[in-house]
Amino acid sequence: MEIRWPDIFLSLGVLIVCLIYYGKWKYKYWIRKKVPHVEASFPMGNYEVPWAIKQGLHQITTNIYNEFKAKGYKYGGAYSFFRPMFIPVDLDLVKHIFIKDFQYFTERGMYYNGKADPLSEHLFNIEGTKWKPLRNHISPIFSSGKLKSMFSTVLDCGNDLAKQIEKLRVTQGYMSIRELGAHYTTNVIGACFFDLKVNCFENPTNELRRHNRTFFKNGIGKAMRIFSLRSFPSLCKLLGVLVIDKEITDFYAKAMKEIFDYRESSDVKKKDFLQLLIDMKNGTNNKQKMLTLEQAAGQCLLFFVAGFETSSLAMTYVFYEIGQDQEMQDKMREEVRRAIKKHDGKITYDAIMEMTYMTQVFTEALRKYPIVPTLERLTVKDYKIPGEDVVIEKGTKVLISVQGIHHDPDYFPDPQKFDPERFSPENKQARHPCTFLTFGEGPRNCPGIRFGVMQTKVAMAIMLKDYRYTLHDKSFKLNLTNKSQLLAPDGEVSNYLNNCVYINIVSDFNFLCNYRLQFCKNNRSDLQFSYPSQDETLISNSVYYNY
Ligand code: HEM
Repeated sequence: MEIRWPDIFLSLGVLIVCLIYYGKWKYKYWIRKKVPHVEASFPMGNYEVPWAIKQGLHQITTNIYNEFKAKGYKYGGAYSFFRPMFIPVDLDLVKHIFIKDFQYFTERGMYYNGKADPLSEHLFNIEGTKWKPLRNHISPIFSSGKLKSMFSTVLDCGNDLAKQIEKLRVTQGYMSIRELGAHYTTNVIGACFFDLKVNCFENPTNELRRHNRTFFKNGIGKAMRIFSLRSFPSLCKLLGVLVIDKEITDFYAKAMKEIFDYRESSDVKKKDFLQLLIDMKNGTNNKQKMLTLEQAAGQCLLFFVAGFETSSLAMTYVFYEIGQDQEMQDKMREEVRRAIKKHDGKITYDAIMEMTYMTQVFTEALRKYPIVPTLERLTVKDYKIPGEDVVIEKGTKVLISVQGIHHDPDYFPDPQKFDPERFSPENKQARHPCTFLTFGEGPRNCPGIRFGVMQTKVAMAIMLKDYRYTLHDKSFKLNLTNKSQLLAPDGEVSNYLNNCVYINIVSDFNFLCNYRLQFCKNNRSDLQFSYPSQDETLISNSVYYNY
């Protein structure tokens, strides 16, 4: 057949003109709805092409929030490609969306593909009707009783952390706090939820750790995929586009099958997460049969990735800040030592709960560095904004700028300042409840909050009671990446050693040790320790370690 180039060019030209007109019509959506908005440009709307990201979804959403706020708008609209995005600014409206009118916003509108990519069908991604029963079954795993029963396991992992710190102190004198934190939290999640001894300290490149790292790895390919999944979810579903790398899916599916088989074939019966998943898979122990093997493996993957990276980033930000403020660090250390002393020299669950100043520091770190900087909801039925004539249509994506709210001087004056007093009981009480959104809000918030806080506080108590940390390079400035789904230190996530806060370790038996915190060269921030005599370390360990 003869190729008629003029016809092809003509058809293409018509297609492009139609697309431009379609885009222009689409970009009038918020005008038609009489909603204030930011001007969009063809074809990306207000966001960026995935291969040339300068600011990323989070920073752009924060900029839009700031623009609306400055103009006194309570909300406004934007576009990602041709898709309208609704951005609330007013905190009462945010509260309606998260809590009071949750029934209109039960989903995040995340892409998943149960057929091609069964592990993507997990609690975080699934839609409201599937989500509710699963969440109801999973939530009790985080009850106070369960947390207390997991505490000794967390402490065992803390014991391994203490040994690793001492080893690093003696051998190199510094460490990457993010790497150390990720090893520790992977060990904790493995032990508490999957009855696994992961041993990341002894074997830092084990398969689980390697795949978990890859999960958060950035790159153009991944950016393009996320862009496609967000912009054309139906087409992606049709084409069987994968959310999770096949290698990771295969690893988790195989590993989890082995773990399930082992537990099912043994006589061991524990009341833990693993057993809960087995019961939901088999319909045993009065549980409805509601998960396939792959879906159960998907929940395992979610627990690992939701639990380890968030908490290790939290540790990174805390130590970056207290590495620069020795007074604050001393105050935390004193509190830790006081609580341990009160509890017969032991780190107990109650001792950890009593470390309230530490909680303030931790919370302020998560205020200044919100690990999930944008929260998402999907409008599942038409929603009339209270007191206004505007209706947010079913299918509209809602983006809540956590970063914008956390850095809004109306709620947090001098937002760049790190000030744990912002979270004193009185100051907390005086603020709107939706000003702190690091763990999300409402029925679809993070169920792992208390566990995440507990594992991080145990690590911090263990790290602070005997050691002091200072920045290696005082001029180091922590750069954050806009390209990751999480707010993370800039650099290649797969190579933690090149982009993380490094900390130097100083044994600190009697508060009088010299310390120096140095950041490593090449954009590394390290906490560094100074070296006490061997005797001091031994005495220190024998006084405070109770394992
Ligand atoms: C510092 C630690 C953590 C932070 C900052 C964090 C943050 C978040 C955020 C922002 C969300 C979304 C909430 C929303 O949309 O309203 C979320 C959801 C979730 N998180 Fe966490 N998280 C942390 C630790 C954990 C841990 C330790 C686990 C489990 C072991 C966990 C499991 C989950 C799950 C399962 C969801 C999905 C909930 C649902 O859709 O029903 N998280 N987390």
